[in-house]
Amino acid sequence: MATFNITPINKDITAALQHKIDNKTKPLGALGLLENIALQIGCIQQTLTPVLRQPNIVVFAGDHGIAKEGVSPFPQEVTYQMVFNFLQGGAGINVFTRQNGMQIRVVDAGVNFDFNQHPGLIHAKVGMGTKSYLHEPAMTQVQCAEAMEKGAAIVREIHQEGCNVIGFGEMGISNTSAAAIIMSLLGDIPLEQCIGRGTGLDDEGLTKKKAILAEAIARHKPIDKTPINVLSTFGGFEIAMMCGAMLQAAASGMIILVDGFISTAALLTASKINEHILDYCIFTHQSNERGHHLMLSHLKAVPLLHLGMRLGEGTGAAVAYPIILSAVTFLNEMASFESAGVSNKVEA
Ligand SMILES: Cc1cc2ncn([C@H]3O[C@H](COP(=O)(O)O)[C@@H](O)[C@H]3O)c2cc1C
Ligand SMILES: O=C(O)c1cccnc1
Repeated sequence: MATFNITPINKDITAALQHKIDNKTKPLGALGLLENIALQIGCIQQTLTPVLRQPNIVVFAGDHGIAKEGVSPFPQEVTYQMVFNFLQGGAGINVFTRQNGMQIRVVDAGVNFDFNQHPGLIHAKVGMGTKSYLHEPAMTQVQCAEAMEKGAAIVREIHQEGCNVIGFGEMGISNTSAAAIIMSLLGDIPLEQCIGRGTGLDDEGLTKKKAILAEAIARHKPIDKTPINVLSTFGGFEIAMMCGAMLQAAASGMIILVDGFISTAALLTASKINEHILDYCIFTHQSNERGHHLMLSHLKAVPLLHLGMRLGEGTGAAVAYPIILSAVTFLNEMASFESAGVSNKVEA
């Protein structure tokens, strides 16, 4: 497997950044989480004047063999149909990236459909969907490594074009199931607490999903809980590709915008491969999918937004982007007490 050389962030610049933030014309701490983000981005870029360049969202699409067991209310075909929707510019993620001046890339990581060449589609197919992990591993470890390497290569190219802030989204019917199992095994969290309604299962559907996923885990016992084994046994091509892409983004010193439940499961896997990736991550929102808040707590992550969203595709990351831009902009443009001639004396 490719190794990802991620430099832990040098925190020497923290004091100077904090001083700059504290000297802005505002009470101490009055910009709340925006201040934390400004500090983090300043540290990532090792500068008091950070810049966000060419923000990108990459949407990885892949199909899951487990879909035929009935763990999602939607059929597998929705994955490829949504890929066409992305390419036509009509999906949620298209709307928010357009609104916020972000570039979107769509990747066929392993959809069960043969796409023709399309200028908006990156062809990186590892297979026609994964196998059903109720019966056999979702993919081989060779396929898993291939998916991760392809994800890394896509990010290397985007980085070379000048992008330094990148969010990751996904599309894959039934992928909340893969994400739940990954969360349980790598986060050491009881499976029951990791499983949610996904695209909208009713009570009966949820009970069935829980039974199937418990059976799938039992089928593979004893489980070697190394990240690559968990990823290849239960993951999806889009999740593995996102994991490699995230590791490469950190290795390239980019800011990573983490989206919802599935995106966080990919990041959790990446963090078990190299924990330093967490220095580069901004957790853009807390999804309404059951378990996301627990996965975020496991990662000691503080999400920016709580909008009750549960869509995926990178939509949380795209919606949060203007807030991240606000953090960088106040750091660069807001007057200091000295420059504005405002008194910084707090009355006793
Ligand atoms: C029309 C439609 C658009 C979507 N966009 C993202 N997802 C989201 O829902 C899927 C996961 O939920 P589950 O595990 O329940 O299948 C993923 O494709 C995810 O990206 C969508 C789902 C649907 C139906
Ligand atoms: O939080 C997410 O990313 C999510 C939740 C439900 C369905 N699809 C995606």
